[in-house]
Amino acid sequence: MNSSQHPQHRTALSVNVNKVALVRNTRHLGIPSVTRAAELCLQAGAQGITVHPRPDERHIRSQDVFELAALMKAWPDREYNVEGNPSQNLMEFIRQVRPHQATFVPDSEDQFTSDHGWSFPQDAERLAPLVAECRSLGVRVSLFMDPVPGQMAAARAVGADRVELYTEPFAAAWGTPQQAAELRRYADAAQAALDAGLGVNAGHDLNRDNLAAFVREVPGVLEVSIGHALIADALELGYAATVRAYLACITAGFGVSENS
Ligand SMILES: CC(=O)[C@@H](O)[C@H](O)COP(=O)(O)O
Ligand SMILES: NCC(=O)COP(=O)(O)O
Repeated sequence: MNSSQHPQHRTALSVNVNKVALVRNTRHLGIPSVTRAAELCLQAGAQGITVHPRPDERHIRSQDVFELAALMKAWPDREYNVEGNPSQNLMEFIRQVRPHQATFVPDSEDQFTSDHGWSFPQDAERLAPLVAECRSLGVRVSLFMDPVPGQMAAARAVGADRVELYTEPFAAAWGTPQQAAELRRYADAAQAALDAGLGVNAGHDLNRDNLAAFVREVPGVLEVSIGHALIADALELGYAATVRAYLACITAGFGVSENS
């Protein structure tokens, strides 16, 4: 099964604006503006905005999380996704902001960037009550996961609505002899998630080169969250042209399959 066999389903693009905040934080001038960046991306057609407010506030700060929440109220058909470790600062944001989606990520306090997903059964007992609290607040929960089919039923068992497949290994294999095998690995993991009753998101190092193939070959991808490459592209192309280029990649992925 691949995306081209499900023309009614299309992957949403959630723009991660962490890196806009990273540049902003190098001065005390408030530029570039994180909310303005988000607004321009939404105007260009992005279906959502993602932030990952790390405890050290190296990029997204508390105030950004709240200002973006206020902005998103003016875009009721778009989604706000807040990522983080629920054992650190994430739950307080979720309680106060109630975004559409909370993505639980098992990062340490000082982690350079996300580099692995949750592990079951080890993490189950800790996560289950936090997942339940989010859901009681009306917040969908997605768990950041490595592409391991055997882990998906356990993710469902702790009450998650979705998983976000950690795509850095796929991105690293792009253009190498491992590319096809990596795509199959993610397709198998996504299928296992779907079979377990989970929705499938994906993110980390997705870009304009690898995105179309990913959404074409990996079944049922509901959302991709993309930050680093997209914001880098926006420095050259501008937010609007960049968002349109990524949406075109998704559209291309939902075009005629190379196999059909
Ligand atoms: C969960 C995930 O993959 C993203 O949060 C990504 O790690 C972005 O975080 P940084 O922008 O801090 O690298
Ligand atoms: N959840 C992944 C994300 O939000 C963005 O990751 P990246 O594109 O900055 O690697």
